[in-house]
Amino acid sequence: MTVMIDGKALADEIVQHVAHDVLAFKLKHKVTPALAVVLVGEDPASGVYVRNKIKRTEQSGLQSIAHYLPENTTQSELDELIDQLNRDESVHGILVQLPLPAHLSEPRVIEAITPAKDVDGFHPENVGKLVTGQPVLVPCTPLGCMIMLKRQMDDLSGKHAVVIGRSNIVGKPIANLLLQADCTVTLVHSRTQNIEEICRSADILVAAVGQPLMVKEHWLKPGVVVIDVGINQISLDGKRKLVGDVDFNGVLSKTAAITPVPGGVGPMTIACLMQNTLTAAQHQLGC
Ligand SMILES: Nc1nc(=O)c2c([nH]1)NC[C@@H]1CN(c3ccc(C(=O)N[C@@H](CCC(=O)O)C(=O)O)cc3)C=[N+]21
Repeated sequence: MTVMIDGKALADEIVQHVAHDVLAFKLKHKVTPALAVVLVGEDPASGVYVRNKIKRTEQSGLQSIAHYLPENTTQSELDELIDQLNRDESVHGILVQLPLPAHLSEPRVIEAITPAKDVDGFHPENVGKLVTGQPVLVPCTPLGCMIMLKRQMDDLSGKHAVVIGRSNIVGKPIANLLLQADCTVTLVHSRTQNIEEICRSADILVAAVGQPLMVKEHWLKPGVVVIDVGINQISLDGKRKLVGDVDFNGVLSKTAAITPVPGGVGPMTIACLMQNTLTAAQHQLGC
């Protein structure tokens, strides 16, 4: 029998903890930690994400400030807003929703956010801290994955962790966190040869590619723990359905534990964003 790792329940728990700490923070500083979210244009996939985020912000007792900008926003207009949020002492965290429209530069935006308010942990300074083992603001999805793994496994030390996908926002930071937890880490991607064979030697498999149902039963070693980061919309029998990068129903005979989609990594990402906002506020007020 495989264990279903309940990301929703764990996220509820984390948000409760954050809410408790936010209350203490407010009493001490007479300040409410605030998260500014910047959305440029209309990304259909961001709807659910933004709604969940607002709900969780309220549950945490944090203040949420949304900036909705039109699709045709220029780079200098966006730079101007970020600069203003950087200087605004009442704003503790800044998140610019990715992906941005093609005419805007993501690296430039990521570097424009002051590292102390970078709740995504995407700024090169925060990436450097993560890689050298002095993490402060850790990317939310990777952080959520590690919390789920540590809940599930007594000891990660020496385990072979295979990460599929090499993005800056998921694959690379997760690989670094697994390394810090003393795993032996292999990062595989679209150009990797013998990808299935490498995956079959994994004790921990993290799938973060954005390929619906890519990981099949014969890719897995019996007893593997699977973290499915993929959130893919597919249409099944004329209906829209959300699936991960792993063929969930097909692999259950092999897994010791697995995260479902939805209800796995997604809710944990948002819970970690709340934690990061509080962490950022604590650092800014020197505690
Ligand atoms: N700067 C930036 N930081 C991000 O962290 C970021 C981003 N941009 N752009 C978009 C992606 C996507 N993302 C999700 C987080 C939670 C759910 C989530 O809560 N999903 C639920 C609900 C799914 C549903 O019901 O549709 C679940 O998986 O159970 C989904 C997607 C964060 N992202």
